[in-house]
Amino acid sequence: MSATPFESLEKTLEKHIPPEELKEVKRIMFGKDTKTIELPQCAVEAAAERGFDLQGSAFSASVEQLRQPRIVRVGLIQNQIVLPTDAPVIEQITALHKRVGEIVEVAAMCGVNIICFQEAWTMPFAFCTREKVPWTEFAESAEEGQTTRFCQELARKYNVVVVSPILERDEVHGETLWNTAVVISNSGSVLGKTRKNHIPRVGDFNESTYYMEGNTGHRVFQTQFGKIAVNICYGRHHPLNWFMYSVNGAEIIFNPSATVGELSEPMWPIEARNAAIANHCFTCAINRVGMEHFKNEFTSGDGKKAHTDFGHFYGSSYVAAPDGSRTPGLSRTRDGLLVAEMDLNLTRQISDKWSFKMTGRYEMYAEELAKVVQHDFKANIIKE
Ligand SMILES: NC(=O)NCCC(=O)O
Repeated sequence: MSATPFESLEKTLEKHIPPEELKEVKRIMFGKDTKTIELPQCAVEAAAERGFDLQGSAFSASVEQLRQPRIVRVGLIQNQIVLPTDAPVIEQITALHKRVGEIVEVAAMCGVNIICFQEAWTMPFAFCTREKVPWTEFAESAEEGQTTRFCQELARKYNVVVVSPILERDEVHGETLWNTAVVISNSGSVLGKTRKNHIPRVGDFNESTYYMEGNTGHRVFQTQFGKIAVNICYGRHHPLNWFMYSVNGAEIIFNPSATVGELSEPMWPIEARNAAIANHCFTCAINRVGMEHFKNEFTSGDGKKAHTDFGHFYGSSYVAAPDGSRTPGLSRTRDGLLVAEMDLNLTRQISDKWSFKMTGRYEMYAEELAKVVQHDFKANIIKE
């Protein structure tokens, strides 16, 4: 890393490209411009005082004759861990509750309806270590754990739907651990939970040591503000995963993540955005920020020297729309709240324009895939 941290791609483009060319560069790279939304002064001041970035963008949609606009504001929170990774477990959890709680308060000032936190937000991303202790102690009940109770209070207090991705301990099924997002309705009740379907086995992401592949399928949650789904982190590399949430009717798919620069940063701006385009829905990609250091060295069988950190979590959270436009990303280095306003009517408008679902030929793929998964499948290659 250079002495001046590389804050974001957008800031660098703005600094170096002349304004008339910048417009074209942005149009081609980011799609139709999003509007900056004016956020209340009290929110701007609170964010500055509390040391996090606050950004607001709005997507545009056409006015329809027969339907009223369905305007929703979503909030994406990215943050560093607060305490060192060897602080007592309960202190780490409480400190993160406090930090995220103060950001949620600002989101409420900005009129956010649905808020989503980063993957495993109550803990350091310790899955690189392969050590069980104390990390499994961060796992909690999705229905009754202290984090869910904390989120229920936030939901009731601010009339906001909360998407809370945690490490789940499932006592009913032999203490199985899962990587789970709990969805809490704005009424404060737990609407349900959805589990990470695909587990990384790449670099230091040794997550299969800790929890199992999710068994909740591709459920979608009908909230007062729209139909939402959660595709957790590594699931964003799987186009069929996004697709199935969308087939079940998701209008907004959240992608709470934890990923590092060296591994995935060039893929990050493409994957969630492409999913929004391909599935006629909004997608919200959230990544944590900062470096997390662990007491003991670890290796991951990839030839790298033993090390005590994961590398740099690069933040850059953003929202993408079905028309291919996207918001500017949050910073690569700082805590932040991204507020994005969208009219959910845009999903049908773009579907009517591009018709990817209508032209999808799913029966053809269903038939072919049914053959592909057979153990005696033979690839359809014609040879001379
Ligand atoms: N948390 C997680 O699944 N990370 C995997 C790495 C990546 O998908 O970029």
